[in-house]
Amino acid sequence: MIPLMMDLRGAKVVIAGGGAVGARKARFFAHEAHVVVLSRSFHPDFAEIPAETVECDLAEMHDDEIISLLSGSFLVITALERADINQRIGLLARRCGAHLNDARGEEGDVIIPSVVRGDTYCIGISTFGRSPAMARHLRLCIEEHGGDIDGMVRLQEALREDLKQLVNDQPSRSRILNAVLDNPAMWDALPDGTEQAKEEALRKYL
Ligand SMILES: C[C@@]1(CC(=O)O)c2cc3[nH]c(cc4nc(cc5[nH]c(cc(n2)[C@H]1CCC(=O)O)[C@@](C)(CC(=O)O)[C@@H]5CCC(=O)O)C(CC(=O)O)=C4CCC(=O)O)c(CCC(=O)O)c3CC(=O)O
Ligand SMILES: NC(=O)C1=CN([C@@H]2O[C@H](COP(=O)(O)OP(=O)(O)OC[C@H]3O[C@@H](n4cnc5c(N)ncnc54)[C@H](O)[C@@H]3O)[C@@H](O)[C@H]2O)C=CC1
Repeated sequence: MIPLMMDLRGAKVVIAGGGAVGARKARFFAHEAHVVVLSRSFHPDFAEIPAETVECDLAEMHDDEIISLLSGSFLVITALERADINQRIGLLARRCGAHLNDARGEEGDVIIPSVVRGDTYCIGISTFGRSPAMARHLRLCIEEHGGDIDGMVRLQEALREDLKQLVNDQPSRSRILNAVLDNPAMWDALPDGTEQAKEEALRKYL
C-alpha cells in the first residue's frame, strides 16, 4: 500500500454501521467530506458529528436500494459487526466504483491511519492492520516527544525563502536547513518566535 494525502472536500463518504467504530470513522471524515451513515441505530456521539444519518436495515434491503444510497461515493466504509453484510456492502461498493475500507481490515483498498496533525503538517501511521494499538502508540510517542513541529516547519519555511535570495547553490541551502533541524539550540529558540529564530539561524550559518 502507498500513503497519500487527499483533498476530500465535497467527496461523498458512506459508512455502513453507526456504532462506536462507525462514529469514529465518521468523525475522521466529517470535517472535510460529505458523510452519510446507514444504520439501524446510532451511537450517541452522532449528536455532535456533522454527518447525514439514514436509519435503515441493510439486511432487509434489495441490492438496487443499497446501490442508490452508495452511488457517487468516493469511499464506502463497512463497520457492521456481521461479516456477511459487510462483505455484501463491499461488493456493491466496488460495483459503484467506490474505494472500500473494511473496519475489520479483511477486504478493501483503503486503511484509516492514526493521525498526528498540526497547523502546518500531518503524519499518517499504519501497521497495515497488523496492530492498530501500535499505530495509536506511535501517535502518542510523536505527540509527546516530537517537539514543536509546527514551530520548526514555520522556521524552515521562512528560512528557506531567505536562503533562496542569500545563498546561490542548492546543496549549501539544503545543508543549512538540515543543520538547523539537527541543532537542539535551534529547537530551543522556537519559543522566541519565527522571526527571531530565523535571525539566529542566519547569524549561525551564513
Ligand atoms: C484495519 C483497521 C481498519 C481500518 O482500515 O480502518 C483496524 C482494524 C481493527 N482495529 C481493532 C481494534 C482496535 N483499534 C484501535 C484503534 C484504532 N484503529 C485504527 C485503524 C484500524 N483498525 C485499521 C488498521 C490501522 C493500522 O494499519 O494499523 C486507528 C488507527 C484509526 C481509527 O480507526 O480511528 C485507531 C487508532 C487511532 C488513534 O488513537 O490514533 C485499538 C486501540 C485502542 O482502542 O486502544 C484497538 C484495540 C487494540 C487492538 O486490537 O490493537 C479491531 C478489533 C480487534 C479485535 O476484535 O480484537 C479491528 C478489526 C480486526 O482486526 O478484526
Ligand atoms: N477499525 C477499528 O478500529 C475497529 C473495528 N472493529 C470492528 O468494527 C465492527 C463494528 O464495531 P462496533 O461499532 O463496536 O459495533 P456495534 O455493534 O457497536 O455497532 C454496529 C452498528 O451497526 C448497526 N447495524 C447492525 N446490523 C445492521 C443492519 N442489518 N442494518 C443496518 N445497521 C445495522 C447497529 O445498529 C450498530 O449501530 C466490528 O465488526 C468490529 O470487529 C472493532 C473495533 C475497532
